[in-house]
Amino acid sequence: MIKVGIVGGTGYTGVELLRLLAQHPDVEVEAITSRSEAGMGVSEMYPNLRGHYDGLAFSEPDAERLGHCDAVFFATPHGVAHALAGELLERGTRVIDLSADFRLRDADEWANWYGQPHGAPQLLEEAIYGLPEMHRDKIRKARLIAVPGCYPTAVQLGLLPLLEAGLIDPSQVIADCKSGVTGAGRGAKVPSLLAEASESMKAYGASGHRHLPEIRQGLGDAAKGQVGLTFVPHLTPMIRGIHATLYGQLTSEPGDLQALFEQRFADEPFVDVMPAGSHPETRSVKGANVCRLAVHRPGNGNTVVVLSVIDNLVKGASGQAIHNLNLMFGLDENAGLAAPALMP
Ligand SMILES: NC(=O)C1=CN([C@@H]2O[C@H](COP(=O)(O)OP(=O)(O)OC[C@H]3O[C@@H](n4cnc5c(N)ncnc54)[C@H](OP(=O)(O)O)[C@@H]3O)[C@@H](O)[C@H]2O)C=CC1
Ligand SMILES: CC(=O)N[C@@H](CCC(=O)OP(=O)(O)O)C(=O)O
Repeated sequence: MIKVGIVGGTGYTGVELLRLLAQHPDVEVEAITSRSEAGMGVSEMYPNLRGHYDGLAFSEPDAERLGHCDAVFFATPHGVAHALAGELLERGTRVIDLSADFRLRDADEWANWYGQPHGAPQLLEEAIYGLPEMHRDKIRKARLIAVPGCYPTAVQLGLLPLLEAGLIDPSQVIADCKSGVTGAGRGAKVPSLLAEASESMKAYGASGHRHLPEIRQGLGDAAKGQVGLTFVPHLTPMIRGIHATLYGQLTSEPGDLQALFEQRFADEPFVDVMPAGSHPETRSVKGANVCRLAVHRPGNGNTVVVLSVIDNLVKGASGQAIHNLNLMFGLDENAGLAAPALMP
């Protein structure tokens, strides 16, 4: 059994790791941290886990204890993994970070967007961006994984086939994205209150969101050049889910776009290209580690529209983190991740 630790076990991505790992045949959760709930039993806080983790309790983050694990997930706010990852790697523990701490290759750019100095620039060179559909081989050999953000996962998967094939103008890409409120984490915040978030919808970060440089970096790798991206996120009254509507301008006659998408993801266990003409729904991925895509070319014109949906807590965070773990330890890629979505 592979022994794992989770730092930040009381948050939404932490509990989602626990839910998914409960069905993982090769993994055992050895340690789980929370500073505010140290001492409390996991299933006392999360009754859905009763019977799965009896005897496991939250404890203070402790590098010594975490260092006995084969891998540690960080499901913590930005900056926490900076402080602990180096020590864990020295102890031989692999690190899978769900926060943005190691996602941007440039420490100065990270500092500009996250409003604090980068706490571990010396680790950036070895950090691998954990989008398996782009970096599977590097992930297999990695010691330190930066799990992509939720919006960046939905946007990159939808645009990769077009940019890799050079079919759209890289200077004019638009990503219009909607997220459920769990994207903002479990901490109490006024915009997440029922009376604020329900029966209403709003854009935010329109003039610059911290996922912009991350998405631009990934799309730039796919396009092998700079990408001009307009990214506007919205908060929508749902609990889980991201819906990305992506627009690109065709530069030449593209051939069969449906076939392009189907071929690009033919061997990908967690990307589902839907039949031509489809409109994927966020509820069709709820609780599942899958991205569903549909490609459209309205009126056979110059604009291609891609629809991309994920569950922000699964393919957008904890499921993708476990997919990375499976690759790093040579396990079946599907282990712990095979369950279909919850409908309705
Ligand atoms: N929610 C989502 O949809 C997604 C989230 N992410 C990223 O994953 C990370 C976790 O997100 P989420 O689960 O939503 O966050 P939450 O706010 O819900 O939970 C954060 C967790 O981190 C712990 N924590 C907070 N500060 C520290 C600290 N200084 N040291 C150790 N532990 C700390 C908290 O417990 P305690 O304070 O008790 O120690 C809590 O368990 C974030 O970086 C987020 O941006 C990524 C993709 C999607
Ligand atoms: C709805 C909402 O607030 N979403 C968050 C993004 C989700 C998230 O946690 O971001 P990471 O994937 O980078 O960790 C936001 O816009 O900041």
